[in-house]
Amino acid sequence: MSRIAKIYTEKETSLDAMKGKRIAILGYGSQGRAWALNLRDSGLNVTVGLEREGKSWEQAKQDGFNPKRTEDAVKEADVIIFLVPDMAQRVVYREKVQPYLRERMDLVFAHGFNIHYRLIEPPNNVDVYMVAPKGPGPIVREFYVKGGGVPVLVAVHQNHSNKALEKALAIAKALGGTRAGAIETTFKEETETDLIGEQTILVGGVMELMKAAFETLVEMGYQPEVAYFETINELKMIVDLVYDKGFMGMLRSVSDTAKYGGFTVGKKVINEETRQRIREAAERVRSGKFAEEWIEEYGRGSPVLKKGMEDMDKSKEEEIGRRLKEIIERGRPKS
Ligand SMILES: NC(=O)c1ccc[n+]([C@@H]2O[C@H](COP(=O)([O-])OP(=O)(O)OC[C@H]3O[C@@H](n4cnc5c(N)ncnc54)[C@H](O)[C@@H]3O)[C@@H](O)[C@H]2O)c1
Ligand SMILES: CC(C)(O)[C@@H](O)C(=O)O
Ligand SMILES: [Mg+2]
Ligand SMILES: [Mg+2]
Repeated sequence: MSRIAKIYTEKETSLDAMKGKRIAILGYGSQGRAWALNLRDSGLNVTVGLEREGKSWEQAKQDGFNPKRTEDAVKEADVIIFLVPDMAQRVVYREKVQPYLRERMDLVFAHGFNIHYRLIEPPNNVDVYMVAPKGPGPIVREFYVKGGGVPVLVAVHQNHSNKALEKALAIAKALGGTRAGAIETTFKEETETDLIGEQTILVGGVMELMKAAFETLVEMGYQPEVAYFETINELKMIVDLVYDKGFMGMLRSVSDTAKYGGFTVGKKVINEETRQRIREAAERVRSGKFAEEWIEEYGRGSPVLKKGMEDMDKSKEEEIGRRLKEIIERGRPKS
């Protein structure tokens, strides 16, 4: 039997371990902006560190921060939070963090990639820990502003101070994470499950399933607008029902016809072969092969990633989605 995970909530956690600490957030993108705003709103002392002036710099200024060059933010900080892209973290660490590392500094990650795959190997006189939100950056901010929070995973890799977990939980609390819950894990478990999840379901699996259903319906001569509402737009409503009320809640909200069709046909579409593909994807992550491939792709200027973005931007799904945007927006609840 698997052991029961330790989950920390609001009342078991405190901001004390972060009080008086100077926190440098490196990067002001999806997570960086959410973390900087949430931590500041929670009363912590935050500086934003960026490589150069540009879009992120302007956004940070607009949000009331006074961004600094990465090395200047690092020099003045006690706690360094890595919120630049995973592939950029190694160079930022080597060139802008390592030269200024002092004993008792903290290195904090939102995903374990660089530590788990040993792209960054910090000296053992600093703390290394992680607070990994289980949701996209803009949602981390939106939930916090509305009084909620996205659940987070916390993990400690190096505990020089003996207080690393307390500090991770203080950051988790400031981020809003403990309003839901902070689950204790390891860098290995977070890194592997996060990669497996985003590849096989959250990003890869869901996107391909929607595309496959949409494109098949269109190929069969159905109107693309009807296909879009059926296979892409309504998915949010079904997933929201699962989110709010579990699978049973969702099933109770759909017709018996949908339940019967779903139980019998779903297993034919997502079958043993699909499960085997999930296992293979998980093995590629566990063996480090995916990391190797991604590092190599990044080294070549990310051609596959760039082409994926270009193709999707030009796709029929996006064309129809843009055309229906007005209707979808009009129908959205207003509060
Ligand atoms: N995106 C998410 O919702 C999400 C969720 C959980 C964890 N994470 C983790 O959070 C971390 C940050 O991811 P993100 O998606 O927020 O990043 P992002 O791509 O949104 O980061 C963009 C920021 O990094 C800066 N940046 C871009 N390239 C850079 C470079 N080469 N050198 C220095 N700075 C650079 C940009 O100026 C910008 O401020 C990653 O470890 C990621 O795995 C992300
Ligand atoms: C938001 C996700 C997919 O959960 C995150 O893991 C990421 O890498 O962006
Ligand atoms: Mg991820
Ligand atoms: Mg994730």
